[in-house]
Amino acid sequence: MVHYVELPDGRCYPVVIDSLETLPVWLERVAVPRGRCFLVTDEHVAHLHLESLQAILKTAGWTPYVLVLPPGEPTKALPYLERIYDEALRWGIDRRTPLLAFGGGVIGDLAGFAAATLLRGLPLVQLPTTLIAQVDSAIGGKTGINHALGKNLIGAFYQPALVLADPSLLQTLPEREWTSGLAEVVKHALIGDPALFSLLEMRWTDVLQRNPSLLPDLIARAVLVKIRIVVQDEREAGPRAILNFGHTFGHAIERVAGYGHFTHGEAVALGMLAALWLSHQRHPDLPLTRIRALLQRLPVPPLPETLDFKTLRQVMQVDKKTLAGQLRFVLLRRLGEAYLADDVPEEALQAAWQFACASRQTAVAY
Ligand SMILES: NC(=O)c1ccc[n+]([C@@H]2O[C@H](COP(=O)([O-])OP(=O)(O)OC[C@H]3O[C@@H](n4cnc5c(N)ncnc54)[C@H](O)[C@@H]3O)[C@@H](O)[C@H]2O)c1
Ligand SMILES: O=C(O)C(=O)C[C@@H](O)[C@H](O)[C@H](O)COP(=O)(O)O
Ligand SMILES: [Zn+2]
Repeated sequence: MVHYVELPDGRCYPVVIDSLETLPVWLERVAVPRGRCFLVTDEHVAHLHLESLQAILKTAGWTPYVLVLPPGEPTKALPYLERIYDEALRWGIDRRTPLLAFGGGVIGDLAGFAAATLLRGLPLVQLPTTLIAQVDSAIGGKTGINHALGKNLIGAFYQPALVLADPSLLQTLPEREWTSGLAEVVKHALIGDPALFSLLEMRWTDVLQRNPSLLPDLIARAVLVKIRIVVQDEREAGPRAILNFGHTFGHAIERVAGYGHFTHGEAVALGMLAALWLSHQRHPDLPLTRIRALLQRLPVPPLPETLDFKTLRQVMQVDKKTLAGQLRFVLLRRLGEAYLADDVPEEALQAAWQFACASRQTAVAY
């Protein structure tokens, strides 16, 4: 299955949902010159899947240089970006050397930013291995690293030449990473695909069990929401911001709890509960109970004591959507339709947070 990201200025790249075995064919098609390539991955992915990828590449006449980084959110940081720069430059990349990002959103965002900046731009190939990366982070060109003050504060928009998502790789994901990825799938359903929302409700058991017959379609539907939004507004001048549903709270939660305490998806799941409450205040017809019920199926670990509303509110202020000091929130008008609001009353925020915390405590175990 292939979908194309067609940007208005004519740039275009495929998002392929297929086996990693097809990689060499796709590299030829997108005219990435065969020869040497620079491959960045993390220890977990390397342990499970690097041998197969290297074999595929070598058989097709590629010579990969492999850099394996530690796993997890703390790797999305300046020291590891420097590490990529050092190794790539010492090894002797040139402007035609493709950089292959083989991993989850951490590797994709970090290596993507390295590709954007090394020699002012290397061909970037995203080989996403987590659900989050396959449906969200590998597509659309947001690359970057975290800063002590907040998530993704340093980065660039840089589109890949190719995204190849192999659903079979997701079978080795730990349970927690799987449900974390489902948070962004639910987000895509809420902001842009009510039929996907119904599918998630109806086939939740299959979804949790990663039923291989369901995965390609599930991934494709979520991918299509992302592509549809990104092509309208590559650099988030406006409509793209709706992909940030749940992220104003979510990013602050990740930062305050300490990067890595919550997964990105867990923090976004909590953030979506808060944003749901804010949305329902304005749009009482929104099916709050129904949406909350699906969000409650996403497990979130206990909240640490440091996560008090006052600190969270301070950190939210550095959100990239903030304009002239004014926080902006993505709200739902109805199931499948979201918009950016800049007039959410300050006093509503604490109540929204309380709603999120209370919803988590009454979450349904599965
Ligand atoms: N650029 C974007 O548009 C965008 C969108 C969404 C999220 N993000 C970013 O993505 C990051 C979260 O991504 P993530 O959840 O993929 O995190 P991650 O990259 O840390 O991966 C999660 C864990 O799964 C492991 N893993 C990866 N693939 C595996 C596999 N196939 N089998 C077993 N284990 C595997 C990793 O080693 C890691 O331990 C955050 O930094 C978030 O900000 C970016
Ligand atoms: O692609 C986008 O645009 C998104 O907002 C997708 C988000 O899921 C993702 O977490 C993104 O990294 C957030 O970007 P940021 O600009 O808010 O840091
Ligand atoms: Zn996200």
